[in-house]
Amino acid sequence: MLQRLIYSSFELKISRKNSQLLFNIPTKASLCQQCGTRLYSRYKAPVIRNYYERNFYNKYGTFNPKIRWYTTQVDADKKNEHIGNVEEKNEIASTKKINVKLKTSDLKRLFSLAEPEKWTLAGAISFLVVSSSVTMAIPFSLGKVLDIIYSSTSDLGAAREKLDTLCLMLCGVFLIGGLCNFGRVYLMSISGQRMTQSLRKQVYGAIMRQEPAWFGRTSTGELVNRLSADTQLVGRNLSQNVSDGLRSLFMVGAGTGMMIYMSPSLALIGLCVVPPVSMLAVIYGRFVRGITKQLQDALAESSELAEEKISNIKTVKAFSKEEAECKTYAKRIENLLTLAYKESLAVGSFYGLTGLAGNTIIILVLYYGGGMVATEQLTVGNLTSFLLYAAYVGISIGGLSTFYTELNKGLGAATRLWDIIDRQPAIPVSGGMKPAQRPKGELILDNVFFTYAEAPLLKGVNLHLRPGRSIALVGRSGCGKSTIASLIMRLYDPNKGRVLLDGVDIKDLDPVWLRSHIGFVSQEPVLFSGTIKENILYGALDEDLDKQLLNDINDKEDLPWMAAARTAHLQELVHATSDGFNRQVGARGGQLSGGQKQRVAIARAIVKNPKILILDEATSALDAYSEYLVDNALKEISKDRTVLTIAHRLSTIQSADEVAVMENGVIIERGPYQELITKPGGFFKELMNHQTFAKKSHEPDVKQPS
Ligand SMILES: Nc1ncnc2c1ncn2[C@@H]1O[C@H](COP(=O)(O)OP(=O)(O)OP(=O)(O)O)[C@@H](O)[C@H]1O
Repeated sequence: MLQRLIYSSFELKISRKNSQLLFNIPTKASLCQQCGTRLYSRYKAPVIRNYYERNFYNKYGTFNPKIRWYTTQVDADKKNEHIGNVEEKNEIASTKKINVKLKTSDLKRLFSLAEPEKWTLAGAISFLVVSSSVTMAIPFSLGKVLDIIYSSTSDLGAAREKLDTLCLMLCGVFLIGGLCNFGRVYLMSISGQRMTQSLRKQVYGAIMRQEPAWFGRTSTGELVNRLSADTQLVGRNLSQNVSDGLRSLFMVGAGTGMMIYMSPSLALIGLCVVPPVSMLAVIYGRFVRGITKQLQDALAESSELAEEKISNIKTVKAFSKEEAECKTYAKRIENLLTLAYKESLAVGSFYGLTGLAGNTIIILVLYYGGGMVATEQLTVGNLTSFLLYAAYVGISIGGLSTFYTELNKGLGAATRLWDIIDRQPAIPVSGGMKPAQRPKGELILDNVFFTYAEAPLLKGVNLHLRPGRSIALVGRSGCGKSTIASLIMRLYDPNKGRVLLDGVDIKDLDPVWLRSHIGFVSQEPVLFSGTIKENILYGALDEDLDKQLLNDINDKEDLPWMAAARTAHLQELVHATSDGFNRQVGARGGQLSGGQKQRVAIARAIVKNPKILILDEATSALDAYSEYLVDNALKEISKDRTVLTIAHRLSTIQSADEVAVMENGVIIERGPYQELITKPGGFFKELMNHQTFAKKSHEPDVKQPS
């Protein structure tokens, strides 16, 4: 039903402005403020509710352009406005649909994860058979002991002897059972850990392969949750749960067999409880599977919130939002609690009912069995053994239902992981042409169109970057300058048009090869925790990395990474502490200043000696000395390379060979600075008059045409 709802629903595109209005729409049915269509947030459908809550949350956080509202009644005329990107919608439908039926193909795939561990698991299962057999021998032996005691009142000595032999044998058997139990648990546990580990590697690899646009649609918190909690759940399921399940299965089988062997008629009474309990277990298992998926979703959303706020704690504190954040978090986990209540109710009811069924059986067996002992159809020892077997079978049926429930949980988690593992990235990680020569560095953007979410951003950009020349890209904030940089690096593909490197469409080139010839310094460079040296070497090509690390031992001075550090004017930073290049930069480079981070990022960008440089200039003002150092570094690295600078500083704009001006998704003017600034009625001239460009104290004011 839920699936039908998703597919029959339509996606409403909401502009940034409209979304603000819609955030405040509270519950079940509301009118779209754009066209008056009735919208259903469908509180009963968890998929829809997730989106509703995510939207609501976004009111406080960053804007997510992929907001979806679902509606079941759409005015035919306005239908087109409501149908979004079909591919995206299908992706959401497949990842979020809740399928509560156990599919054989899913089960097969789940168990195929255990394939590499088959020998360890086989060992564990052998131990399991021995230890379970020993356990199942207990009721029988107890019955025998009782019968010896009851039947040998005349010959106490012989009875004593029999008892001694039996107990001695049992001691040996129990010792073996104990050892086997240890072996079973140990082997299952280590293979579970190994399966979790290998699953984590697979999922992490799949996450790394995805294109940046996918990360815009998937929250980091959710991914971290998949990587940590879901993988563990699946690993545990395939080891511990399977082991416990097999043990229960074995005990149900052996116990039932023994019950029938001791008294078939009494066994019939005892086993009448199995069919209803099994049915109950199936229904309960399905319910738990559905609720587990919802719980995992809710957990992922709360992790997303926590992750974002904890990692930006300075901003939270700067606005004194600690209390507010606690409240938002508490609200977010409320949903978690509601689901947990539902689960607890189901668990309580299930175990209450199965317990009651078990107790009823014991009473029935006692009642009928007692009668049979009185009429000497059954010995006291046999009745005792029978009762114990019945109890074991009861407990093991409980164990089987726990196994089924856990299996459902594991399968729920596994399907989420498969969604990630199976996803083919829209932009491949590698593959394609790898020209033998270094590129000349000629870049052409040929009639490029690009859209992030709904409104088109680039509407036919034409730009020519000549080899060895620099171009400064200017335009209003948010006009799409950084997006052009992303398209050149093939982080996104244009919706229409081509990006050519030396005349070849970059879609035909191997992305690894392409990026190995592009150096990029972003507006707010991100460093990773580790040393300065490690951060610089992060930019080195894999094949050079080994050489550089190897050389490091022999010849310290001649290394490309040290040359890159010198060019980026890092000496002052390196000599400031005794750690030198081994100075730690802290998480995200938090222990360095803005200018220092930028210079490390510059060194990282040039260590591979790229032919093309893309410099997304920082808008934040650096102090005069840092700016001087960064400027010098940039001038030095720009020599003999094709340089695209997303320019915010007057000095950069003036020193570039050419200036390209963007407006309304196209390049509207281009030419040398002097030509553009003196062009009567020119957009660039207008822009320079109205926009405040950061300029150094010693720089002249923008020249006004006479
Ligand atoms: N990943 C994304 N998903 C959706 N929209 C995005 C994404 N990145 C950027 N945008 C939007 O695209 C537009 C262009 O962004 P871009 O960063 O290219 O602008 P810019 O010209 O470089 O801006 P600035 O000069 O302020 O850095 C902005 O409106 C921005 O909100």
